Formats: sequence, structure tokens, C-alpha cells
Amino acid sequence: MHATDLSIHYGAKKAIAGVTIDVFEHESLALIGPSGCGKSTFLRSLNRMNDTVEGVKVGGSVELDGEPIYAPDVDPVLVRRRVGMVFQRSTPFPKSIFENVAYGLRIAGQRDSRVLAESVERALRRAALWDEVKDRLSDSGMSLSGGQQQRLCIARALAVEPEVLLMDEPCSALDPIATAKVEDLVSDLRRSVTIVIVTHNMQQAARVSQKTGFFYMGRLVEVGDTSTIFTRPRHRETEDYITGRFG
Ligand SMILES: Nc1ncnc2c1ncn2[C@@H]1O[C@H](COP(=O)(O)OP(=O)(O)OP(=O)(O)O)[C@@H](O)[C@H]1O
Repeated sequence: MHATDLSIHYGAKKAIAGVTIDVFEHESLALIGPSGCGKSTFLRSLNRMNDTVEGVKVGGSVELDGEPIYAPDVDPVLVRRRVGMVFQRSTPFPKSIFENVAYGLRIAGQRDSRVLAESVERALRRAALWDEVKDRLSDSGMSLSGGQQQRLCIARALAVEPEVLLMDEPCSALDPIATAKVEDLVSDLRRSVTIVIVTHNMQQAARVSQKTGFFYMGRLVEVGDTSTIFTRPRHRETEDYITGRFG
């Protein structure tokens, strides 16, 4: 994906401006920066999730496989199928584990029960949850632990085979063990799906990403190889943030 000179306003308030960035296939990109700097706003712009916010204005462009996703003839529902999303708080539906994962496939019109079963199994395997739930697929998604629920939401997002997966602080409500499982998953998944992950946790960014972008006050200050950003940042603001001087 590629964003060019992207700006987003909520009413009169500018949330991000002048953001130009490449998101490379088969890599994960971590977005870091202090609270309110525009990370989530930027993330949500990549699958037009901001469209649902009243009074939002988007300038500049975002391309997916060279196609502008904000062009007037583009259906945002199709964009969201290609660019999936996982949120901070896991949000299983009050349905069975199976139906939680099958949900997007059913919406997309899949009716074949064999195809559904295969797709659900594949998504649960990719989300490293299959072994824990394969004997209880008809139990409620809400009966799972917090970490399992988050992996269920990841499986639900993966079931429709998106090209890109956006993750907005996916571990912030999880304990360290559940967090480690999701981090391992992100490290594995990026081989088959491009990942953009917002995190407050710099160790997490260092562990799971190949590229890191630092946002500050609505601007992308710098983006580069994760190892470089954390050892030799080019900008003073980045250095101050990663060394804990603010934020
Ligand atoms: N729906 C909204 N309506 C109005 N202003 C908003 C909305 N969402 C975000 N903002 C504002 O836009 C700016 C960027 O917010 P955003 O949530 O993108 O930052 P963030 O870096 O993700 O912060 P955090 O780490 O705290 O989640 C903030 O000033 C915020 O108050």
C-alpha cells in the first residue's frame, strides 16, 4: 500500500497531515508515537474505517495495488475485505466460535458448508487457535479467554483472506503470556499477509516489525528499518521518544 500526502480532519481539527509512506508486502510496519499523535487515525485511513466518523475529511491519496481506495467509484466494503482490521478490545460476536470466524464469508455470500468449514479451519490454524478450539467449535466465542478471543478476532479477519491486516494496539488488554502468543502470531503471519500494527509498546514494535514509523503531532516524523529507528534515528524527536524522554 502507499499513502501520498495524506491529511485527515475531524471537522475543523487536523488529526494528520502530509503523511507519505509505503507499506511493503510481507513485512509488518509498526506505528509508534505519543498518545493523540494520529496513529489510529492513519491506520483507519488505510481501509476507510474513518468514513464512518461524522465530519471526517480526507485529503491526499491511498493506493492498494496501485488503485486509489478513495476514488468515487470504490466500494469501501470491498476495501475492508481486502484490508482487514483487529481492534484493541477483542470483540467476538455472541455466536459460536465457528460462526464468529465464518461471519465475513457468509456476508460475502459463501453458502457451501464444506467450503465454510475448510475456510474456518484454515483461519483458526493461521491464528494459532485451532488446537485449542477444534473440539468446541459450537461453544460461544465469549467463553474463550481474553487472549483466545483476540486470536478469534484475528481468525475472523483472516477468514476472508485479506491482503493487509491492520492491528490497533491488539495486545493492550492482554496479559504477558497472551501478548507473547499474539506477537509470535504477528511475526509468522507477515509472511502471508502484510501487517500494519499500532503499538504503545516499543519493545513490541522492535520484536514484531521490519519497519517502524514514528508519528508526532499528526506528522510522520520518520519511517525506516525497525533496527535503524531504534538505534540510529535521524530525528531528535524520534530519539527523545524512543529513549523515554516524553510520551
Ligand atoms: N472521532 C474523532 N472525532 C474527533 N477527533 C478525533 C476523533 N478521533 C481522533 N480524534 C483526534 O485526532 C487526534 C489523533 O487521534 P488518534 O486517535 O489518531 O491518535 P493516536 O496516536 O492513535 O492516539 P492513542 O495512542 O491515544 O490512541 C487526537 O487529537 C484525537 O483527539
